[in-house]
Amino acid sequence: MPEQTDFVEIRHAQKSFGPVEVLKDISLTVKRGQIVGIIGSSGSGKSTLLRAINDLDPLTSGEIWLDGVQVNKTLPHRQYEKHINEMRQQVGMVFQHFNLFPHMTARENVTMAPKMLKGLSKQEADKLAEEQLDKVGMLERIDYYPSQLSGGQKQRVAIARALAMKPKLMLFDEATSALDPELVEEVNLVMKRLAEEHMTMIIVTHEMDFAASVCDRVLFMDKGVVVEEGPPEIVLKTPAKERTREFLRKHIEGAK
Ligand SMILES: Nc1ncnc2c1ncn2[C@@H]1O[C@H](COP(=O)(O)OP(=O)(O)OP(=O)(O)O)[C@@H](O)[C@H]1O
Repeated sequence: MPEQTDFVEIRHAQKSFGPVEVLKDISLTVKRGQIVGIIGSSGSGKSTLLRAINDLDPLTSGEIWLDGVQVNKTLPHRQYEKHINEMRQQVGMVFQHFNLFPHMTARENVTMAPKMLKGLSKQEADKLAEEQLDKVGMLERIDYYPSQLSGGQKQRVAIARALAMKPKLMLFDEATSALDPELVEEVNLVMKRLAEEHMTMIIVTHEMDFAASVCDRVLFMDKGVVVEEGPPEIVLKTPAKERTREFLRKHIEGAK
């Protein structure tokens, strides 16, 4: 097992969109190699929290740290751009709707960032694309365009694209929600394999069984608050409504 150090730290994250507070004082640490699942009702703030980690949705207040460096630093514009590009290169993100470039083949989707941002030669980038697409079982379709791929295949290419930057952390935002049920498993298998390789991952998902099978810890979110956090076998066994009720009861008692 890799050394267990605090690797991602979210300190008192608070986020408002106008008058609406969508994240309310969330703190969380993820150790290197840990897999944390985030589960919660629609609109509870899961995506916003995930996007805050690489400052795509900047927090209103609070701090995000990755491997000992503060991500959401206040810096003069140019310095911030340089800093955030460096930070984002260390974080792979996979979205619900794949976000592949439609006019590029799988190979080109995977090689674009390593060529542009890391200066890899065509030969080096091609080798990398072959490795990463092989890892997700997509080598045979390396020269296919996204329109020629199924949803599950597109998502596997999207994962290969994120992995090609050799990230320290992978964020998955409902990576299987847009897929037909029969295509979910092939993407889950890729994520399970990454888990076996001890990739640090934060996974927003609606799939309780999947979370239970891969996550070391699960957070249950409701209305911008982490209602419960712990091992999946504990967090996932209580029905959502009961958890929310229990949380509110504790808060009301605490306020008395
Ligand atoms: N850019 C934005 N501007 C205004 N409000 C926003 C914005 N992004 C998100 N919100 C609001 O913030 C709240 C939390 O949204 P978020 O997408 O984080 O929830 P979620 O838990 O990921 O939901 P879902 O499971 O439906 O994806 C919602 O009420 C949403 O409408």
